[in-house]
Amino acid sequence: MSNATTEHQLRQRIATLGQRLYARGLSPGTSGNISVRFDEQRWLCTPTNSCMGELEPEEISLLDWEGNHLGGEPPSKEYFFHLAYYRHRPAAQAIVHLHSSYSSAVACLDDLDPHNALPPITPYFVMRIGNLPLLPYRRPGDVRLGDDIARYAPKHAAVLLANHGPVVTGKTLDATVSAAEELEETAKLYLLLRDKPYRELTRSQIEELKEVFGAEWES
Ligand SMILES: O=C(CO)COP(=O)(O)O
Ligand SMILES: [Zn+2]
Repeated sequence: MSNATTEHQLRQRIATLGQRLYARGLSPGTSGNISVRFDEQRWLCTPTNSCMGELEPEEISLLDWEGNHLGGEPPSKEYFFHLAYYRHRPAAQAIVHLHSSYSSAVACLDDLDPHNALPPITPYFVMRIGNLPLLPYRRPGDVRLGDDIARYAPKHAAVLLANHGPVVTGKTLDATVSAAEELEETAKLYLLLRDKPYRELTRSQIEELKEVFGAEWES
């Protein structure tokens, strides 16, 4: 995140984007969490048990890169998997975890390809998310989720937690929220199409997205 962005501006932006996700019904109740890199020493993460629609900027937790809590309210119980993603994916500037309905419904299907929980049906899914691995079920707050994420982080901008929900990273906080929304729409389309003879993007259509937009997809 640019040094031109102050800590206060970042806190406000997290709260604004939290409101947007909550208003769209993508983080019901107190589910989900958002984090963003601040500087070489610190990062921000939404507090545990907070409602994304009612975040107070100054209550958002400040942590160091060892996971120590420096300020604000106590962080999300999933702070350690955010930390694992940042450690193993230097390009990730922000992380959004949601319990959004359609992505979470897909995460409960029992016939998924664990390497690609969703097929390449739309260009924006391929461009913003890429191959989406399904990680094994763990209870929320289980520290083994950090090890699971560490394994996939270098090659995957997003992962789907089985019977739980998506974790999405991106190059900016705004881009990460947009990508999470895009993932939710693709999951919705997939569930609408699943019992119909739908078309996936072809290999050459995916190659074109890789060339023109730098999409990362392994067929
Ligand atoms: O989504 C959640 C757990 O997976 C919400 O947990 P927190 O309220 O601790 O962030
Ligand atoms: Zn969760």
